[in-house]
Amino acid sequence: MPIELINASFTYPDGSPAVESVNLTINDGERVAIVGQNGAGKTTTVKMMNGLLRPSSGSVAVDGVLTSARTTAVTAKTVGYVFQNPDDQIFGSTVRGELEYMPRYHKWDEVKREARVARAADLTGVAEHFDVNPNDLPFAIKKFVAIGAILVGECRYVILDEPTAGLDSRGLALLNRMIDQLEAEGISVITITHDMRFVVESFNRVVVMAHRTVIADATATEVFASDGILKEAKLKRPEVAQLARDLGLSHTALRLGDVLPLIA
Ligand SMILES: Nc1ncnc2c1ncn2[C@@H]1O[C@H](COP(=O)(O)OP(=O)(O)OP(=O)(O)O)[C@@H](O)[C@H]1O
Repeated sequence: MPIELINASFTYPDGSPAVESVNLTINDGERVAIVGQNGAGKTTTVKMMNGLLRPSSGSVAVDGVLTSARTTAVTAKTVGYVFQNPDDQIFGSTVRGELEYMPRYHKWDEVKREARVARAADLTGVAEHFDVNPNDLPFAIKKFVAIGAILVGECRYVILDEPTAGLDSRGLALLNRMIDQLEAEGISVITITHDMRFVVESFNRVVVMAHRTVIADATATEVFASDGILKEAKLKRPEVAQLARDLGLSHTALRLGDVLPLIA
């Protein structure tokens, strides 16, 4: 069952409209990147998906149930949201404590708790830091702790807000391995990102937001082939894709792997 936004709009209490008439369906097991300039409405849109915000008008449904009819805690069991800044999310005094927070809150038995914590730690590579205070860890590892704390739960959709910010190539490889693993388990991954290289390397479906709404929902190839979409959303092609165009090699190549055969 999908997440379905129908004409979903959101206005903050101070009267600022943040999202206007978004229509979007995310299906089970999909990988979706949401891109667009600062202030385009991406974070507000995903917060509506997991019930942190409820639409001011229109509707948001998860598995056919309106988020407005559920508490945030219930919607968040199905749709997990990892904050952009781990410091906004993490409050445990050890990594283990952070990962065990949700199982203890839901009073899971020890066997289930241990199994879910071990799985989340394995996916995010944080087991070796179990006894460390998250605040003493480098930012990149803290990000994985924040992801792990959400993956402990049994959500079927995971939203990652700017996951590549602050990651080195090792962190990026770990992130991609984790996303592949989640996909293999049938869990949807929805990512907000400004990192166009990450988009083309790791996502096929791309939702483009500009001026508070969705202006395109297409494959990465279609989005990055369209000067109109890129201009309206003020987005840049990944360097490799732009170079392939400039050299007259291809209008659709996005990754190094697409371009190399053309010059071999
Ligand atoms: N708490 C808030 N109160 C009032 N206005 C807000 C609040 N949060 C966001 N906004 C406004 O809503 C609009 C959309 O913001 P949102 O954070 O959803 O965009 P975004 O695309 O996620 O941007 P970014 O890439 O910077 O995270 C912006 O104009 C922003 O200033």
